[in-house]
Amino acid sequence: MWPDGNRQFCDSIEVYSKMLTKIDEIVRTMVLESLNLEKYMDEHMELTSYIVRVNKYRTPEKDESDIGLLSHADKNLLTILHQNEVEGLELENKDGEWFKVKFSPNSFVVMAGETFNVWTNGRIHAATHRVVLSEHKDRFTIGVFSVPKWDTPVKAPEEMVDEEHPLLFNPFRYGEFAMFFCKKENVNDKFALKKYCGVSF
Ligand SMILES: O=C(O)CCC(=O)C(=O)O
Ligand SMILES: [Fe+2]
Repeated sequence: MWPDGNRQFCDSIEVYSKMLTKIDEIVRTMVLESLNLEKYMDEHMELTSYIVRVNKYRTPEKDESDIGLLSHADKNLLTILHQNEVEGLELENKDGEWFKVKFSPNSFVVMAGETFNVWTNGRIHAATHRVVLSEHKDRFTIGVFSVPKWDTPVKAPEEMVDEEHPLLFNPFRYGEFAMFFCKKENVNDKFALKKYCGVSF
């Protein structure tokens, strides 16, 4: 940091490249290794592209709602988030209660999206989350999102399906799903991929 007043900044290029490296490492160690699916790492990398997004949540005006982002689950594979010191992210637990996520400094938060739920045949949960601005300060986050390539079919590996775990989702293409999800009647759906390609029993 330069000694020039109270300015604080982070070198975003460095953060981006760390996050991009991390996201694949996280897939390998936290998901594939824990499910004995290491042999799918190359296939996973083939399937994946990335989006980097910087979000600014400005301080709400008096009388303005403190909701920065409505409750949703991400649709993609995996999301990692890094924030400035201003908290705001909340997660919903199984009982429908919301709790604040505490980011420790220099840490990332990792969340699975609906596509990871489909790919693991329901084993990895896609967390519902939202942003509530309670600190009366501007909040900044950087998100790196791993997203399936538009035309590559997403299909649970055969190891994820057996008598005890019947196939929950039909294979789908993310590009076609994105067109479905953009429609007014689907955009607020809590679990849009279930509606789109869920197997009905
Ligand atoms: O900025 C955050 O803390 C959350 C962002 C988010 O959930 C999203 O971009 O999908
Ligand atoms: Fe999100």
